[in-house]
Amino acid sequence: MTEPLLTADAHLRREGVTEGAPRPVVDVAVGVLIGADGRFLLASRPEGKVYAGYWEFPGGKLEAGESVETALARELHEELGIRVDPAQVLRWREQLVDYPHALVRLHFCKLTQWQGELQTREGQALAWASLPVTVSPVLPGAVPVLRWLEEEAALG
Ligand SMILES: Nc1nc2c([nH]c(=O)n2[C@H]2C[C@H](O)[C@@H](COP(=O)(O)OP(=O)(O)OP(=O)(O)O)O2)c(=O)[nH]1
Repeated sequence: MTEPLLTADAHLRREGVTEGAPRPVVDVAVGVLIGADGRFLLASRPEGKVYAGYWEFPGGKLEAGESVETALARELHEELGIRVDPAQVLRWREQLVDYPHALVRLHFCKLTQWQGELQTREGQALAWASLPVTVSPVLPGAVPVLRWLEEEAALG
């Protein structure tokens, strides 16, 4: 099944990109960490990254040869200092997002178990959030997750 395509910031001109040229897809593993009280973890993107200061779910790009699960465990350790067993990573949804800087395929995973205390190893801010979220701005590619969480909450 082809995942839906979300076009972010379509009004921005893509510098140096020829319209119609095929773009490589960058795979990204993203963790929706859900605490015992049902809140979920959001992190602000650190300085120096595209969309710095925007709120997102923690995660990052897959490295060569990695699965989504192992990439997510590595990223969560690098960013937050927690240990995650790849076997506890539950694949949830996929979303393609067409940004001016890259075409990314987001592999959203749910996680309810991890070891260790959260640390902010990359200078990012963290927030345990519930719906509706009060932090802003939210990264365009993270917005659909809020809708999916809302839909799930409505189903009970
Ligand atoms: N982590 C994360 N990335 C997201 C989300 N939504 C979304 O569109 N993205 C996009 C933004 C980036 O284009 C890409 C993630 O790339 P990144 O630059 O944060 O990844 P990374 O940590 O591996 O970065 P680096 O090592 O290259 O600095 O995915 C989200 O909720 N969480």
